[in-house]
Amino acid sequence: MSIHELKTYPTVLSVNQVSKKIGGKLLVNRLSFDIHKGEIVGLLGPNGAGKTTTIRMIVGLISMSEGDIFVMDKSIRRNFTEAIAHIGGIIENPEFYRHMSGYDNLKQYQRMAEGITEERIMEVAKLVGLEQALHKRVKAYSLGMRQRLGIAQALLHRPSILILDEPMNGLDPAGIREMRDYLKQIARDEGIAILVSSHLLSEMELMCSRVIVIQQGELVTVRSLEEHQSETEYAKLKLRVDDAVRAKERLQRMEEVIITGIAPESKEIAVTVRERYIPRMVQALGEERIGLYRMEESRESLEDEFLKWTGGNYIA
Ligand SMILES: Nc1ncnc2c1ncn2[C@@H]1O[C@H](COP(=O)(O)OP(=O)(O)OP(=O)(O)O)[C@@H](O)[C@H]1O
Repeated sequence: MSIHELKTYPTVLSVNQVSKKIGGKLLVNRLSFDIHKGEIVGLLGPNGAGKTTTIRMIVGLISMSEGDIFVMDKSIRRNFTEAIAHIGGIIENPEFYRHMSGYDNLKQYQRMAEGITEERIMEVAKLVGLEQALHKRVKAYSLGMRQRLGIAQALLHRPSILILDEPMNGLDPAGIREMRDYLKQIARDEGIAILVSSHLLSEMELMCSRVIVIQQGELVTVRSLEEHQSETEYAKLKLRVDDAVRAKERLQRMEEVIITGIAPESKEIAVTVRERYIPRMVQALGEERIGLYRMEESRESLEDEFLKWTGGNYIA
């Protein structure tokens, strides 16, 4: 989904200048962001950044000190019940009757809520890949299966947004991969938004269309990962040539090449160039009989950027 497309999607969640103060300590400070239908968004930040506090406010587990949160245009402050009805959330590890089957647990939930059909139970079980194991007792489930049963339960009432706090915690690599695939499928098939908190940037990169980075309760940046990917089409290169001055003269005549530095003594020149123009650039140097001895890439990854945003407070 491109950024342009995103703008046409309705806003499902709007966090508006939200702050949380506990005992004189500001845990979240004037945080604002929007989430649209169908996108998976990562709430990313180092330990203690305020992710859980933010999520607990969104699902209505704790109050806000300032600001407001809107879910499908309903204010959590003014229309709490209506707003919360649009949310499916798993904050702490979901509790289940372990001696009962996954199916019986979902039936138990069905009895407490209104309008959940038998078809819906089977539909959500399928969505999270538990159809085969649905009649097994929960105590025989792996952690990943229990997490997915939690997601199935959270989806039963057809929420507009699914909110998950560190859903990959404790899962092994295969479980993480499964969870990622199911979440992508849920966003697509149910057409809902998903907000996932994590301190694992690498995980978010594989799953999210955007990441919201917070640090010490404040918004650091909101990044579209597609935007990042298109940026990485540009390569930052350091070339070692036999004549850096002549190389510069030739390359600055090429529109596709931006010269970012030159060190004539060490015969080096730094350029930024669209990846697909690299062969043309090398050819141009050859035509001028400028010898190219080495070409090194210095590409900034999202991880490098994250370290820059959070002042190195990234440990995953
Ligand atoms: N009830 C509370 N009273 C006082 N301080 C709190 C309370 N809850 C959380 N904090 C503090 O607020 C800060 C943010 O905590 P929070 O749990 O939201 O961060 P987080 O980003 O979810 O971190 P983690 O990844 O470690 O869970 C931390 O410094 C934490 O110690």
